Amino acid sequence: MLRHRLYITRALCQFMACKLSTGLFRNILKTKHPTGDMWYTRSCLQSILAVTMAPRPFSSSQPRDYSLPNTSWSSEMLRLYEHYNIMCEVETERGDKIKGQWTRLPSYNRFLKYAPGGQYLSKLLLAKARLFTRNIEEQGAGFEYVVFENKQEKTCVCVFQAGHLLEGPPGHVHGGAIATIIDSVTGTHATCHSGPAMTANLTINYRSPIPLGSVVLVHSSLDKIEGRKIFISCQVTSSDGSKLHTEATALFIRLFETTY
Ligand SMILES: CCCCCCCCCCCCCCCC(=O)SCCNC(=O)CCNC(=O)[C@H](O)C(C)(C)COP(=O)(O)OP(=O)(O)OC[C@H]1O[C@@H](n2cnc3c(N)ncnc32)[C@H](O)[C@@H]1OP(=O)(O)O
Repeated sequence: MLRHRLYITRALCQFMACKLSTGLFRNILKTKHPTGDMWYTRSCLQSILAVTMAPRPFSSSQPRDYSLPNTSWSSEMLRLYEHYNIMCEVETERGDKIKGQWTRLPSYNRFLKYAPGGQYLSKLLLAKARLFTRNIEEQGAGFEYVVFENKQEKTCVCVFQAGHLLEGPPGHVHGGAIATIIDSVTGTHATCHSGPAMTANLTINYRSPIPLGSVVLVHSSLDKIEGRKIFISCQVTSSDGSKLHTEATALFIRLFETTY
């Protein structure tokens, strides 16, 4: 209840701040900017507000992190998790622990719904909504995955174990489930890099079927950014990298003007 009140207060603050940016501060800003260009000063302020007040997609204050190992994870899943997790922290010569090149991303915390146009979802929807990939209660039955990001290399890697509810062709993963994990990983990558973004285009080539229950790697690479457009390519391979299962390209459109 208190949490909901906080969300509403935050939304009201955001609304008031936007109003202030276009009203109360109008004259001050106009005189301060050398060109006196009202549109410019207004969009600057709105960009600052977007960065400071837009919902942060990842938060440590969430109730449960679905990206941590659970009893359904196979030994291969745990091995790959450890492989990347160990690179999230490195030891210096003096024995201090410092942040490594990789970061484990906790599962997405939808603490505030934000849709293009600034419309918040109703309370009813807010209470019931769950991220599609995290909506199966039984551990191991659906999408078990963890995403690691390497900011320097502009890549993400997802370790994905496909559960029995994702069956398509007998004994293999459904193409829609593969598309879902690709969209989720590339979408997470785009969001981490540039802030909230939505999929505009997703093109997939299925090269070889993924056995149900197996563990695969989903590699996401940020190819280029043009304005609000974020181009990402993706490959799904076997856990040892020897077999290519799926290839994809994705286009995401950033919802806000500025980057994080
Ligand atoms: C909601 C936030 C959550 C944040 C927290 C995230 C947490 C992280 C974990 C979640 C991970 C899951 C990730 C799932 C991600 C989805 O599944 S999103 C759901 C599926 N996608 C949709 O429903 C999107 C529907 N489409 C739309 O809403 C709008 O078309 C869009 C994509 C927002 C773009 O609309 P717009 O902002 O009006 O942009 P517009 O001016 O039309 O186009 C901008 C540029 O993009 C180009 N463009 C637009 N569409 C296309 C296209 N299809 N093909 C080629 N070019 C295009 C335009 O030509 C234009 O190019 P330039 O002229 O600038 O060169």
